[in-house]
Amino acid sequence: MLAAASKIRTISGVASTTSRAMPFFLSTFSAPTTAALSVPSLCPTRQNPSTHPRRPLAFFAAAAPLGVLSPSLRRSMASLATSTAAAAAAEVTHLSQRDAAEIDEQLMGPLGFSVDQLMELAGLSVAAAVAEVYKLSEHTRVLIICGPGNNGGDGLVAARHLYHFGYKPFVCYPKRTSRPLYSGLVTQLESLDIPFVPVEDLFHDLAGQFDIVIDAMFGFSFHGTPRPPFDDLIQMLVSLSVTDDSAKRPPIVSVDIPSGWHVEEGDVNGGGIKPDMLVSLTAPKLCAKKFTGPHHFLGGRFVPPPISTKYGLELPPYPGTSMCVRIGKAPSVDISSLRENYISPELLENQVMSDPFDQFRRWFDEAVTAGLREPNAMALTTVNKAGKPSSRMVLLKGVDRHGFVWYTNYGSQKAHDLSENSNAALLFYWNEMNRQVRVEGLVQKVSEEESEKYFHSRPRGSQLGAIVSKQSTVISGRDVLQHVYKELEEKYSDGSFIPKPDYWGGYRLTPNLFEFWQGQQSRLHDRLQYSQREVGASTAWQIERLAP
Ligand SMILES: NC(=O)C1=CN([C@@H]2O[C@H](COP(=O)(O)OP(=O)(O)OC[C@H]3O[C@@H](n4cnc5c(N)ncnc54)[C@H](O)[C@@H]3O)[C@@H](O)[C@H]2O)[C@@H](O)CC1
Ligand SMILES: [K+]
Repeated sequence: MLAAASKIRTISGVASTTSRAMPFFLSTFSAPTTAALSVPSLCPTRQNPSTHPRRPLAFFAAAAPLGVLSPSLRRSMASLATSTAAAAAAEVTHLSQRDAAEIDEQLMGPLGFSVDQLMELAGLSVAAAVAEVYKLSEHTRVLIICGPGNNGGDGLVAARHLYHFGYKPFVCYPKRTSRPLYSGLVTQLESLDIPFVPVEDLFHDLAGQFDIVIDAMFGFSFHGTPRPPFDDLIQMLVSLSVTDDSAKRPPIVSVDIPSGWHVEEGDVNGGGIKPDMLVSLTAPKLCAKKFTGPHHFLGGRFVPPPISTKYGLELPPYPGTSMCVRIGKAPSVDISSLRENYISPELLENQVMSDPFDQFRRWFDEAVTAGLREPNAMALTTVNKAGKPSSRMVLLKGVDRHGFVWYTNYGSQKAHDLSENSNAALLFYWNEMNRQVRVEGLVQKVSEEESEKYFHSRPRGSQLGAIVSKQSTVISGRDVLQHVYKELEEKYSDGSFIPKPDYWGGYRLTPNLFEFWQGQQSRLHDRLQYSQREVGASTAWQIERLAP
């Protein structure tokens, strides 16, 4: 048993502040606001796991002022990170009970951690993992059953974070200790008006009262058989998992160890809790090998190299700024069942700007402020003279009342299509905000002068890249590009002027149609279309609502 009481307590902040630079210039409009947001991300990014994450997705903090929830960001980004992690985590180290306790002692001894620091990070990981799997829109009421030791402390911390994420936590904490760490955690929960539920109240309609049950009763210091009242509480969770239809009962999430399981052998007699989700902390314990539920996560992103080296820890890397990472395969998904129930502010005719460029700019600014990754990414669809369409993503590099500008290789397929048919369509999809903008119009090349100016504003590496790539032509391998790139790098190593190749430049789409789409509940989406109409000698924009 670990002497938690003797350890020093200092709560460490875990928020990180990040600012994003404006991704492109807008020629007429002023530069959009730079988002400077701080929240430890729940949402894994597409970045390679690194201790220096490049692009945090600080969506929660940013979305609130816009009144837009992010039901899909966590899921979509999570699934990407999930597959990366699943591949990376083929072999994960599992700790014995003794090693787990020893690591705990080293962290809080020579490695300088305090118990409340580790508990804060552990509890945050649990809350982050729960939020990643169980969406707030479907799971609101969370019961956290806390035991007498640090596992229970993790539960108290998780309750607080879940409250701040928007969940409604209830805590059952039957064996309180008077130690300041724990009484402080209780006071924090009381200040949030989080109800403490007596054990007796739980034996009546547990499934009807809660949407998630978190088992934070015992962790790696558990021995023997559970004593009251935890014996009954564990039995209650056992009955919950075996007797009820899984679709109708709250999922059970175990913190570090399914309570009552042998820390190394697992559910020895087969009559223990069968959690739907396990959040292993620091590293999975041996019993986690016996976990068969659909969601296994790792949390506790604080393991320093001396521990990893000493114990030869093989652990999946944490994606981006995430506090948790999935271990093993994600459960398979029925694609036809994937659907979001969008919750958005209404998009009404009398609220939108009369000019679609202004409306675009308003939404674009909001996408930037919300910290979306590459809000200037747009799908460009071109059509050749035979009527064959093709689409690809490009980056918007400027927009004003003359149109939407992007740059490319004039030998590419899109350029070929555009030379035959100047009609094209752009599509912006800001998934996290349930928004889409369609823009259609005619395309022409920007002036050489404009292309020159933009070309020389790019980093030198991108300038060389534009010269190297004869876009859309078949090449024998990647080395072809690397070889030419290297040659050019040497040629221009003195920092001299890199001339823009003739075959590289910009296009401008001048819109004749815009459509602003805002996803709404029950598929009753808002669609406002702006089309051009003749008014005397000039044209004006007419706004019409389209059926979703
Ligand atoms: N690196 C780490 O080691 C970290 C550990 N953390 C958490 O700390 C846990 C370990 O905490 P502790 O060592 O405090 O131990 P536990 O929380 O596993 O349990 C210890 C408590 O349970 C009681 N207990 C043990 N067996 C019992 C039984 N049969 N019936 C009734 N009561 C019993 C003990 O008297 C003690 O009060 C981990 O599993 C994890 O959840 C995290 O807070 C932070 C990081
Ligand atoms: K537990």
